[in-house]
Amino acid sequence: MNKASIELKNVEVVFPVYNASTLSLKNRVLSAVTGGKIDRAYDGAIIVKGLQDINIKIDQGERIGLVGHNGAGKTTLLRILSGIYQPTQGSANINGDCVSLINIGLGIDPEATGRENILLRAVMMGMTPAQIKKISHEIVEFTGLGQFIDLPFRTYSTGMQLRLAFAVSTAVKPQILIMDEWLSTGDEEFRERADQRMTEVVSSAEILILASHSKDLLLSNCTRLIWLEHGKIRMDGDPAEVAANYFGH
Ligand SMILES: Nc1ncnc2c1ncn2[C@@H]1O[C@H](COP(=O)(O)OP(=O)(O)OP(=O)(O)O)[C@@H](O)[C@H]1O
Repeated sequence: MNKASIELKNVEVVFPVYNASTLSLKNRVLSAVTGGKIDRAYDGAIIVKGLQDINIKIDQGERIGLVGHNGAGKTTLLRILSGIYQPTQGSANINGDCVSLINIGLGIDPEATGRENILLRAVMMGMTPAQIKKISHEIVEFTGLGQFIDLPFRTYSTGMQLRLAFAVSTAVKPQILIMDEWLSTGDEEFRERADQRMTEVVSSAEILILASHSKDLLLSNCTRLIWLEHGKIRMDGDPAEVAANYFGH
């Protein structure tokens, strides 16, 4: 298996915004703390630059924390890294299998049973039938849902739904792991097991990308911090140094 690595070169992501053509852009000074850069395209349409001039090289073993105010571009960057978005300019080279724990409930079919949802998700994650067979029993056990596993997902309580989504999403140990916030779900009994499982998945990943607003979480998990501001990299380097500048203490 090849080593995991990521290289983004001059990445830009632009969102066209429809029905906003009356917006006055006379004053282009960015006074707001939040958001990407609002601009006009060549044809006069309004666009939001979610990311601009992003150059990042990430090697095996790195644990990257992403910080930035609301709208700074963290989610957009995580989506580029997970292959959900393609850059509108520049290139994104992502080597290694990648699992994103953003929106773990996405893709779950409420009409299907818990067991069927496990299969659906496993297929979506690109697993082979042999791999699915191997891990599905373990996932069922981990959820602790008992006979509910064969009832439709829509009949589950919120906590039960989270148990299922969490168990499925963390069942594989990817080379590249992408997360926003630390997943911690369920009641006390489940949370303990969930935390242990998260620690295992995180420590076995060759590359971790974690977007968070929690200084403690970032400092205890990351070897490098990237600070995004208005869609650009403001600072990239030592966690303590970047955190001191971003959090201001
Ligand atoms: N689908 C979209 N259409 C238009 N603009 C978008 C879209 N998605 C993101 N943006 C814009 O891109 C910029 C970056 O958004 P993004 O969601 O990446 O920020 P973020 O750092 O994750 O913010 P938060 O901390 O609030 O989640 C924002 O200005 C946002 O308005």
